[in-house]
Amino acid sequence: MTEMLLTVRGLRKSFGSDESAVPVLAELAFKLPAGGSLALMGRSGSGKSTLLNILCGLERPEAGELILFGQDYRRADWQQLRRERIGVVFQEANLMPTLSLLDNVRLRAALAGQPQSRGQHWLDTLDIGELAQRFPDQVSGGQRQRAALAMVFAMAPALILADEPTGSLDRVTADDVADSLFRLQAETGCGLILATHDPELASRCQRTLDLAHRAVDRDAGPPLP
Ligand SMILES: Nc1ncnc2c1ncn2[C@@H]1O[C@H](COP(=O)(O)OP(=O)(O)OP(=O)(O)O)[C@@H](O)[C@H]1O
Repeated sequence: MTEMLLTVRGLRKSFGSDESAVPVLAELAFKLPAGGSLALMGRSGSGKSTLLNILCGLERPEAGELILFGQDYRRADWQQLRRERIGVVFQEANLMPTLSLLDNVRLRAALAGQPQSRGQHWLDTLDIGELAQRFPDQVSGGQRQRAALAMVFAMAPALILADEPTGSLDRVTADDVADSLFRLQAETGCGLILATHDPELASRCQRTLDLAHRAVDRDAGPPLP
């Protein structure tokens, strides 16, 4: 039987309270097998980032089932999961500005209990090995995003959550960074959930979950009687 990294059923999330509550995610259901990849699509405000936040424990759903690595989310040690098993990649690389690229990767590996000695290997793998001693503000946006990927893969995660990981890059650089992400995901066998507006990027995932039709059109007001 295929091992499931993640099983979601009947997931609901609203913001606000009582009558002013605005539903963002409603009755969401999907599964992610080990090593699988899933693209989250949908127009702005459809809940892609909210879902990613729930999947790394930064938001709590108000109802539904979420089984991650075989464990109910209510019993999960989310800090430990984010440190050791769930790698998060944002649109803008989240690097420590006072550390070199190499030290950023080493620190991330150390926090995850992985060997720091592989830091240079991960920078080489992401084709930025020669920039190891530079600081984040001394490299380009694409190079910073490569460093962010090096950090994430250095922690040997079981699951990567990526929120518009190429959204701030030009097309050519975005394609290069995406190539690296998908190549390393396949090589390491981790799962990937990726939120994007880019159909080309989404098509590189095994499956797509379109949140658009689930989003509540808040301009439309309450349903007519
Ligand atoms: N903490 C919060 N409090 C109140 N409303 C929120 C909060 N976080 C998100 N929302 C609302 O929930 C909806 C979904 O937001 P979310 O950021 O998940 O959408 P998205 O699909 O990622 O959008 P985008 O593509 O623009 O990044 C939006 O209407 C947003 O305003």
